[in-house]
Amino acid sequence: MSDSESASLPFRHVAVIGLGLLGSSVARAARACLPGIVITGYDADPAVRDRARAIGLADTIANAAGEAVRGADLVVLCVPVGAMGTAARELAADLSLAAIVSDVGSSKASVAAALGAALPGHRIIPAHPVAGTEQSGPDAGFATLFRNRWCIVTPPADVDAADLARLVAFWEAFGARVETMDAEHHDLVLAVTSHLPHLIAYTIVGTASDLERVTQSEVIKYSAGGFRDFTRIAASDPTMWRDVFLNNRDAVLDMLGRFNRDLAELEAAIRAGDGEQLFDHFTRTRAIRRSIIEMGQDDARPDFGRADHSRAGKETVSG
Ligand SMILES: NC(=O)c1ccc[n+]([C@@H]2O[C@H](COP(=O)([O-])OP(=O)(O)OC[C@H]3O[C@@H](n4cnc5c(N)ncnc54)[C@H](O)[C@@H]3O)[C@@H](O)[C@H]2O)c1
Ligand SMILES: O=C(O)C(=O)C[C@]1(C(=O)O)C=C[C@@H](O)C=C1
Repeated sequence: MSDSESASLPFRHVAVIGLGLLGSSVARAARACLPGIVITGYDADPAVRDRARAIGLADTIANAAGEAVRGADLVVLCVPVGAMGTAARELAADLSLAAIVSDVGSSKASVAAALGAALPGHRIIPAHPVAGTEQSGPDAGFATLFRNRWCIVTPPADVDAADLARLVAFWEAFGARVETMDAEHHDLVLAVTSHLPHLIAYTIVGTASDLERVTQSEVIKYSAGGFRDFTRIAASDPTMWRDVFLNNRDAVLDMLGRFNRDLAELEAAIRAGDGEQLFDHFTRTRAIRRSIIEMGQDDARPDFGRADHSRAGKETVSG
């Protein structure tokens, strides 16, 4: 690494803890977009560590969390939100006070509390890249996952401005657009944009497969269009989503209450034959979909940008 290359890196050594979909994507993006950065990794599952070594995910895959974070100036926890506290406690003794500790968890208030309790006195800046797929594990990640996606950073009120700028630069190097907000607001917004949709998908796919008058083979055979989209979401990792619902309980219950009221209104409109109400509602939701597309928030899919993985982020770095 030349002196000028290393001077432009926001961090010199990133330790990735948890090497599933998100952790392996962070490691791959760091390699593609921040050439010269040292990448170490650790996963609690020995089979994942073996696989990470086999596919060369990082410069070193350690056998203990402490070993992975020694010398790191950025630690990114990529474990399920319910495991953040345990993962942080495991590495606490080996973590430099100068290192920034961040994460990618899908909920933020409980993660901030867990990390704060496990790592008192450390520089903790939670974050959430709003990018993913229904896949999990080290083979599922890809370097372009974060490109053109939002990364929401939820810094504590007393965050050091230079620390925050370095973390923002890290995510921007991957092609992400970064927004900051407080953790509680993040949790409310994501409850409606991500957590509730997953709950609905888990419900509808379960309901369809439980129907007594429709056989399992009919559900599979005729799963066209809408239902097929729900099955993709409902295939998401059970551990991850159990933890999201337990850790963002209040915001999810708030949004679920509103959803149930809106669903009851649509049910009443169908019962009453009120076509005008149904038409107006569907016209409004169609406009929302169109504005999402116009904002460039296209679907994240495993094959999204896959064709040019090797170039991932290089355009971003220079552009
Ligand atoms: N999957 C998505 O679409 C998505 C998107 C954005 C954020 N997230 C968040 O990213 C995090 C990781 O999700 P994922 O999809 O990569 O899950 P994943 O199941 O693919 O990977 C999680 C990994 O964490 C490891 N792990 C669990 N406890 C650990 C511990 N104490 N120490 C070290 N490793 C441990 C597991 O062995 C597993 O390999 C979660 O917090 C999730 O909420 C997920
Ligand atoms: O596209 C998908 O499969 C996702 O569910 C990704 C998704 C989302 O809801 O948008 C899931 C959880 C996250 O924390 C961030 C992204």
